[in-house]
Amino acid sequence: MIEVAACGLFLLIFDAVLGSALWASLVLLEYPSCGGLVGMWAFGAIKWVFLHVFSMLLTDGKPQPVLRRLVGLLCLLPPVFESGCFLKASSEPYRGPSPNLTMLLLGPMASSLACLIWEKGLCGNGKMKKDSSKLDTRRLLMRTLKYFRPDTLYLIAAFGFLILGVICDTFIPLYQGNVIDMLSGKVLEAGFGYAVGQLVLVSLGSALFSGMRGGTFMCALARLNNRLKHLLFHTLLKQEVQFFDENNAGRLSSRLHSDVDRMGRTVALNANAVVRSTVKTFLMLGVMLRLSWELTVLTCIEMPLLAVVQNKYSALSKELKEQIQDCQAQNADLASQTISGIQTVRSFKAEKDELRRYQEALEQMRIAKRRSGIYSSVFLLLRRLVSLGIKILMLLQARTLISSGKLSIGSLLSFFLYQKPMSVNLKEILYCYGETVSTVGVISKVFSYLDRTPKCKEEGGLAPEKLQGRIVFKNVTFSYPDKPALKSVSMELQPGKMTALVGPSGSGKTTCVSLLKRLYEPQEGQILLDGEPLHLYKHKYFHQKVTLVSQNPVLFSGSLRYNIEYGLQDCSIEKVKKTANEIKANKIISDMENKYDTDVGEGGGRLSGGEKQCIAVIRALVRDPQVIILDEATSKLDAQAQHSVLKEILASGRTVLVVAHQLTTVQEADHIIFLENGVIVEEGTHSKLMAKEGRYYRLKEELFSQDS
Ligand SMILES: Nc1ncnc2c1ncn2[C@@H]1O[C@H](COP(=O)(O)OP(=O)(O)OP(=O)(O)O)[C@@H](O)[C@H]1O
Repeated sequence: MIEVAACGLFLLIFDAVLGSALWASLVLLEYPSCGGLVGMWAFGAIKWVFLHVFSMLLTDGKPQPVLRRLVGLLCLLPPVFESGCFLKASSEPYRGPSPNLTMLLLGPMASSLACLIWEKGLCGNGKMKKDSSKLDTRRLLMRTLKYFRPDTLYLIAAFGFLILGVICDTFIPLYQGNVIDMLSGKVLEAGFGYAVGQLVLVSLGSALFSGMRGGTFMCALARLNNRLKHLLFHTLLKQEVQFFDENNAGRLSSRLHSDVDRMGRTVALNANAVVRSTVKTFLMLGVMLRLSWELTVLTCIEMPLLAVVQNKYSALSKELKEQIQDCQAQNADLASQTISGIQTVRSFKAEKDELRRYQEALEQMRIAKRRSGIYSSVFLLLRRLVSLGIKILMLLQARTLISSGKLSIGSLLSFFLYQKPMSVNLKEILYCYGETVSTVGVISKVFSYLDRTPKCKEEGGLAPEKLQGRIVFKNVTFSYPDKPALKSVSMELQPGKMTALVGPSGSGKTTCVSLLKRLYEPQEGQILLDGEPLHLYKHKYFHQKVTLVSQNPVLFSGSLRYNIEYGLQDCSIEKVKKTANEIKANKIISDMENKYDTDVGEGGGRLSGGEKQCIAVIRALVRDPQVIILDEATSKLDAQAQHSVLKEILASGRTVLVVAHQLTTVQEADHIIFLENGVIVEEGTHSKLMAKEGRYYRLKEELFSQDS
């Protein structure tokens, strides 16, 4: 920063030297002028070459953009100023620039001021610039626009209507001025009816095309939102389970709904508004310049002033908007967690605590919104003050023009009719710019999810007709992001045998099951199914052949049948009934009011724990699995039902893995593996384990039963 300032200072000094040299030579050679306007522009061009080379020397060939801008302004401002003087002095002969100290200082001062406003006002502060470059705003916006490709026809139609509407809009004030001028003259002038007809025609055109533009844009936007949400949801569904551990459901749902909506809305509506306002601005500027260039210049002065104010506001509001968005996601998450866990909340009488937590989250959002409200009102005040100041100057200038006969009342009225929408257009462009910049954060977050490559291995192609179901864990080591869970675990699950994984809470049993179901990938070691690594099997085939029934199975709201057939395309009701018969669950289902069409409620809330477990076992068995994992899956069934389930499961030579806390609950198991702190500490048959160090295990079991 200091280096840039120093280089800028040297450039200003060099510019002053060049300017002084020019004036000194003119004085010495007794020339009254430097060759008029042409001379000024030529001197500007020569000065640019010198200053540019000088700036290259100062910065080792890489002058910063701000220095380039300064050089440009130093060379451009004096000839532009002289050109303005030439145009203004059209009635008197133009004498050309004359040497004086004011002129020598004015150029460098105005250039430095313009650079300063540009750097501090229009480009925002250093932090914002850094952010913007990091997020690469333009790249993100262009990428968002690319998603509109399938809606090209809609967009062409929308922009077509937009331009037609804008053209009609632009001519309304002009025709209004014409009509008023005619009214103030001869009322029954022959062209009066024609002028009124023109006014009516452009007004109708404006209304019709604006309506069609809005409708077509909304259609394109709805289609984009649909596509983006579908794509994002698809990408999210492909992510590994660890991703969902790290990103809570509330935040993901907020990205999927509000962020995608906001992203499409901002880009589409802002593109619409910017194009509309830009075309309108240029058309209006042309008409306004024709009416009065003095008043037009005053109108244009408002723009950079408003830009500076708007820019500061955008930088501040961007930060706040992100904060409010995070608060919203957090609030939604908190409320949905409390509502879905209302039974737990009630049983612990934690309503007050939950209310307090929610109140605290709401309070955070209120503070952020209050700050946003204060910024917005200060911004509005400044904007109004700037507009008011300019308006007063314009009225003074208009009085002079009318009294000198350069402007008619009708033209002044037309001008004012243009001036208001003109500044609205400029404000709209600035607002869209600010809004787009503040949405860049949201867009980049959505894209970061869209671009995320799941950390899962690619799907294999194995789907053998015959599967034995032999599972081998080979030195498997696994850690969660913040915690090691399994250390070099090796075990074998035999087909037709029931293996039990026993151990205290947190010993790593569920982790083994999750790895076997490929919800996570081991960091070291391998898990083999019939000698092949799990990831080599086809995804769908693998999950049909290796099924899991957990202690608290997840059911979706819908009928029993829907839950049992979940994810299967060709499952007949006969097969479902047969499976239910085999595990003796037909009585449970036939007792229900609508049998297989009974609605289980949200999360299976209308069923008892045992009923849910029964449905989950049927759901697993209709898939004809070869490996079945029961993670305390029958803990809520009565002894007889448990026996029927185990008998059926073992009958067809399947590999069965049972997870339990206590040795006493896995007496039927052929092989027991005892896990502790993620390490296998003992294995063998039930009787062997009970006999071996019996006292040790009995003591442990007493401890576990107290835990559970
Ligand atoms: N998603 C997770 N993120 C981080 N750590 C986890 C996660 N799931 C489990 N852990 C940790 O990993 C270790 C093993 O957990 P695991 O659920 O496998 O134990 P477990 O034997 O099944 O316990 P329980 O019998 O209580 O179900 C524990 O210390 C647990 O805190």
